[in-house]
Formats: sequence, C-alpha cells, structure tokens
Amino acid sequence: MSEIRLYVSTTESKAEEILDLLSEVFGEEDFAIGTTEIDEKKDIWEASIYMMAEDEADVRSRVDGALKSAFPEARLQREVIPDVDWVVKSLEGLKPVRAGRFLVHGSHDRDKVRPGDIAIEIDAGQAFGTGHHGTTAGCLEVIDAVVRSRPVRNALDLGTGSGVLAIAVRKLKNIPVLATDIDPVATRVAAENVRRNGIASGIVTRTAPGFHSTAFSEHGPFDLIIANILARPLIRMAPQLAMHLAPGGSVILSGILASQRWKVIAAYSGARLRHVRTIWRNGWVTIHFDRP
Ligand SMILES: C[S@@+](CC[C@H](N)C(=O)[O-])C[C@H]1O[C@@H](n2cnc3c(N)ncnc32)[C@H](O)[C@@H]1O
Repeated sequence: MSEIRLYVSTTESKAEEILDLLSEVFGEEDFAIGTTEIDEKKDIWEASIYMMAEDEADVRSRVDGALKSAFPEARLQREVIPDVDWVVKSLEGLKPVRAGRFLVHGSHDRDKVRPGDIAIEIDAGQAFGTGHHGTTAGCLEVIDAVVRSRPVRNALDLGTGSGVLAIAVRKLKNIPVLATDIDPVATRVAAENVRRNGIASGIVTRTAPGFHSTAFSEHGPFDLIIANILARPLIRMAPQLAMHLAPGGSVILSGILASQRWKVIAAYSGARLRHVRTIWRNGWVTIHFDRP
C-alpha cells in the first residue's frame, strides 16, 4: 500500500498557519504533519500531511473542509511517496552532517574531517542520534552557540540516545556532563560512543525515566540542560527541569514540531524561564531558554 502526501505550496508564514490548523483538525491522530522549506530566497514552503492510501479520501475531505474557510486560495496538491529503497536510504543516512562547528560522521568517513571541525563519530545503531534528524542538528547548533557565549560549568543531556549531544558538549568544554535515558539500550550505546570518541572521563551515563533518579541532585543543579524528547513529556517536565537548572543557566529543548512550539514556550515561561530563540530544521524546532 502506498503512502500519500497532501500538501499546500505557500509562504513560510502561511505554511505555519496551515500547520497549526492541521494540528487542530487531526489532534492526536496518527498522521505526520509538517512544513518543509523548498526555496529560501523565494519564500516557498510546503505544509504537508502524510497518510496511507486507504485513508486518503477521508483525510482529503477533512483538509479541504478546514482549508475552505481559513485559506480559500490554498490549492491542495498530491504526491505518491515512492517506495523507499532502503539500501540507498541507509547510505544517505551515513553521510556526515555539519551543525555549528560539529561534523557528525560514521567510522567509514573519518577522512572527511577537516581542520577546525569538531568531529563526533557515531555509527547508525540501536539508539537515536546520528545527527541527521533536524532535532539533533538543531540542538548541536544551539549547544555550540550557548557554550561559546555563556559560562557553562556542567551539563545534563536528558534523553541522550546515542550520546551525541553529551559528547558534543564535552568536546567543546572540559566540564562534567550527566547523560540519561529511559532506555537502558540507549544508555549502553551512549557509554560506548563516549569511549569511541576518546572521552575517558567526565560523562556519566545513567538509565532514568524523566527526573526519577538521585543522579540529578547528586550532579546538579546544571548550567546547561539539553532535552531532545517530545513536546508532551517536555511540557510535563517543565517544573522539574526548571528546578534542576542553576541560576543564569540555559535550557535547550527539541523534539518539538513547529506547531507545538507555543505550548512548550508557555509551559517553560510558566516555570519562570525566558525564551531566547527558536531555530527551525525540517519542520522541527529547537528552543533556547535561560533563567535570567
Ligand atoms: C529523539 S531521541 C534524542 C537522542 C539524542 N539526544 C539526539 O538529540 O539525537 C529521544 C531520546 O529520549 C529518550 N527518552 C524518551 N522519553 C524519555 C524520558 N521520559 N526520560 C528520559 N529519556 C527519555 C528516548 O529513549 C530517546 O533515546
């Protein structure tokens, strides 16, 4: 059965509004919704919703209905997503990724590292975080900016996956980093990646759901907390996360769809953090907050 993409080609601001509208209409239902930049100079973006062919008629009529009143000029277009060639796809996934000063690469691409790169070696494996996803790349970019410009004496990477973000912090600065994940496989993979990247000490890995471990009070409060999880758990965790943040500290959050960003910003503003900036990558946002 093929996968279908229904989309509207428009400007960035309209694409965002359409994304919000589709998020309202489809709420918790299991359809991927997102925006993609097509041409930065001409301000061409696409707002899309993906579904299996069997759901197309129903989704199309609901999208048509929603667009008709709010965006009568919008023209809904259709694309059949070609079956994925997994061999080609997996090779694409192994290409090195640049974000900030970082180059995240697989072990077969060590020769791609150039002078001045901060290289992080991660092979695609059992844990999320090879740098290819917009959320990881967004976090790497903001980590680079924050560690460069602010006094950061320790850090927490919550939901560490492959450990890529914890490794990134440690490669920038010789400070203690606590890296936690709810998934023990991820914690093990993260510890292996820490060793493979030549980091002998300074990163402690722990398995813990959310903030349920004494490790957080033992190692915190933190000058920098990074959490690339998902909007809903991040919103739930806002009070606890803020509690473990040191005065003057920074928080970098990702795993947030563009349409969900206002709810996350509201939750963290409610926890007395200040929104510093939001960056976009492939429909995902990474948000930097600080504690003034
Ligand atoms: C999107 S991945 C991010 C991995 C990596 N930090 C990166 O940026 O590429 C999210 C990770 O968070 C972990 N996770 C999800 N919910 C969690 C929770 N409540 N507490 C701790 N870790 C969680 C998942 O197991 C997964 O490894």
